[in-house]
Order: sequence, then structure tokens, then C-alpha cells
Amino acid sequence: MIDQLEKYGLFFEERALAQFQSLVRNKDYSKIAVLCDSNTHDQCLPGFLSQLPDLDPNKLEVVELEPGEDTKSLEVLAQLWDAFGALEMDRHSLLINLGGGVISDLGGFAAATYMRGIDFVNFPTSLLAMVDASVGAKTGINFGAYKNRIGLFTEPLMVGILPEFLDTLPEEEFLSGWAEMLKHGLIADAKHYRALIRRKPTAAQIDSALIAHSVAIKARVVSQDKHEGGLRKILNFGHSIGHALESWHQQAGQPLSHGYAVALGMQVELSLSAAFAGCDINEVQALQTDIQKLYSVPKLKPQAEDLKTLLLGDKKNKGSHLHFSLLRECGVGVYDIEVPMQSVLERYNQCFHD
Ligand SMILES: NC(=O)c1ccc[n+]([C@@H]2O[C@H](COP(=O)([O-])OP(=O)(O)OC[C@H]3O[C@@H](n4cnc5c(N)ncnc54)[C@H](O)[C@@H]3O)[C@@H](O)[C@H]2O)c1
Ligand SMILES: O=C(O)C(=O)C[C@@H](O)[C@H](O)[C@H](O)COP(=O)(O)O
Ligand SMILES: [Zn+2]
Repeated sequence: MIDQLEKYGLFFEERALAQFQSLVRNKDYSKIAVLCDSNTHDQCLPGFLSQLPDLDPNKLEVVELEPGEDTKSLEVLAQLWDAFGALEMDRHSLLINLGGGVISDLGGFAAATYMRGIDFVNFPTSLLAMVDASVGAKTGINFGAYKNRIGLFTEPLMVGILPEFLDTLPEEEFLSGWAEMLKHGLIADAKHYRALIRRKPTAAQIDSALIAHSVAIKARVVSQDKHEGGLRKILNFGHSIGHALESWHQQAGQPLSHGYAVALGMQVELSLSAAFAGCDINEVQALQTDIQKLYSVPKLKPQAEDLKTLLLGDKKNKGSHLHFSLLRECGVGVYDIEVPMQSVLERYNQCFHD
């Protein structure tokens, strides 16, 4: 399985380091900048660099940002472009995104826009970024109240997955990444979903094979529809509600991790799947029970009315019509399902406020 991912530009463990080293040898970059947040700077960068003794220290630069979703902003993007200029990076420079999804989304976008595009690679350090964010070429920033409103599809030269980074990942971040893995099972592979639900989202129960299985689901979907004309929308299951909750909590000063918000979103969207996508109600209830055991509803939560504007801003919509990605059954995602706003708010209330 792991070898088969190389055709998508995904490399694991020592194969990732070897691929990266050969890239650097062949390209003769003028500068190589590593983009980190302060956590990955302290906990991942030293081990990463120690495995790359051939990197020329005279060409190496490190750019460190604050951790957290607020970093995925226009202000920080501008600071990053400034930093690239101050480091005299040119079109022959390389950016290494060493971090979670915030770093790969922002760094990929910054690299693709600086001087109309410089090379970049992703070395994801969170579970969520390994199984999802570093793969598939979506990059961008949040804008106004909305998640990922400004962005580009732009490919890293390679993605290097080093599961050793997970040794320092906090427990709540495992739970966040686990939600996207569950989503992969729910939309495309019921066996993967059942394998996950039998385990616990902890470092001890996650291995390279499980990561590879999840990321393979994403890579296969993306390879059939890179720019999200159709099928790729299934990867957005849980995200119409999830993004609205994530944005609302961010604004309320009580951030929810992306994955936690998606897990809550999946609970509501499962209910919509029964009403609008023909998913069996008993199956929906069983899946909701599984998910609720891991992701309980937070005490602080928006009123249904508070979600309206955020839901209307979702990228999958057409005009004022809400379009959802839902499930026909466990393992089968469907997309472009139109759902009236009133039904969404009712189901949200049934799940979270009754
Ligand atoms: N582009 C995509 O396809 C895609 C897919 C899913 C999510 N996303 C985006 O990704 C972001 C979420 O990514 P995330 O969950 O990785 O968040 P994140 O980048 O904020 O990382 C989560 C936290 O874990 C810390 N961290 C990361 N790796 C660590 C390590 N090895 N050791 C210790 N601490 C570590 C970070 O510093 C941060 O505090 C969201 O903005 C989401 O919208 C993008
Ligand atoms: O890669 C995709 O496509 C996804 O939808 C994966 C999602 O998990 C991810 O959160 C993505 O960033 C959402 O994209 P958006 O288009 O809804 O902003
Ligand atoms: Zn997501």
C-alpha cells in the first residue's frame, strides 16, 4: 500500500528523506526555507534536520510563526511574503512546510503566489495533515468569517510522511486527525471505518499502515477530480456544518480544532443523510452513536440562527441554495444534494439543542 502511494507524490519514512535529498541534489536551490510554527520549530525541526546532514547550512533559513488557526490569515500571509523578500528568496528557492494543516495551507499558498510561484514540499507533522491537509493541493487562508475563502489548487513537489513526528503530538490533535480518517471511511470505505472505530485515537494505536490507508482514499478521490468539479466534493462530508461551527467558535474566542468541528458536523450531516440521501435511519443512528462517544457536544455552542450566514457562505452552494455532501450508506458518499436551510437548522437543533 505504502509503495503504491508514490505515484501520487507521497513518500513514507526513509523513502521520503531519500526522495527529498535527491530533489535537492538535482535542483541546486539558491535558498531552502523551512516554515514552522513555534511547536513544530521546537519539537520537529531538530529531528528533521538531523536526518538531512547534506543540506547546505549557508542556504538554509527558518521562518517561525505563531501556532493556531489565526495564523491562516491575510495579515500573516503578507508577513510571510515580506520574510521571503528579506531572506532574498528568489524563483530558485524552495519552501519546506514543516507543520500541521495551518502551515501547509498557508505555506503552500504563499509559495504559489510569491514571484508567481516557487517550489514547495510538505512534511506534515500532525495526524490531520498527514492523512488529509498536506495532500490534494488545496491551499489558502481564511478571510472574513469564512474558512479557506481565498486559495489555490497548487501541488507540492512531494509530500514526506514521517510518522515519528506524532510522538510529540498532543492527544486532542490525534482526536482531530482521527475525525478526517473516520470521514474517509464513511465516504469511501466502510471496512476502513470499522477498523478505526475498533481502535482508539491515540499514538499507540495509529501506525503507518492506517495512515497510508486513509491518505490513499483521499489521494484516489483527488486523482479523479483535482479541481472539485464533482466527485471530490465527497471529501467535504461534515464540512458544511463543521466549517460554520469552526468559524463561529474561532470568533467566540473558544476555538474548536478543525477535526472536532468536522466530527460535530458529521453528526448533523448524518441526520440529513437519512432525510435527503436515502441513508438507512438505523445505520445513521448507529454511526451517530459511535461518533458521539468520541466527540461530545461542547457546552458553548451557537444558536441555529447564528449559523445561517456562515452556511450560506459555503463554497459548495449555488446562489442561495445549500448543497451538501452526504452519505447514501456507510462507505458511499454523495454530493450536490440540495437541502433547504430550514431543514438544516432543525436537524442541527435536534442533534445539539434538544
Ligand atoms: N488543504 C486541505 O486539504 C486541508 C484538509 C484538512 C484540513 N485543512 C486545514 O488544516 C488546518 C488544521 O490542521 P491541523 O489540525 O494540523 O492544525 P495545526 O496546523 O494548527 O496543528 C495543530 C496543533 O498541533 C501542533 N503540532 C503539529 N504537529 C505537531 C507535532 N508533531 N508535535 C507537537 N505539536 C504539533 C501545532 O503547532 C498546532 O498547535 C485547518 O486550517 C484546516 O482547514 C486543510
Ligand atoms: O481536500 C478536500 O477536497 C477536502 O474537502 C478535505 C477537507 O478535509 C479539508 O478541510 C478542505 O480544506 C476543505 O476545503 P474547502 O474547499 O471546504 O475549504
Ligand atoms: Zn477537513
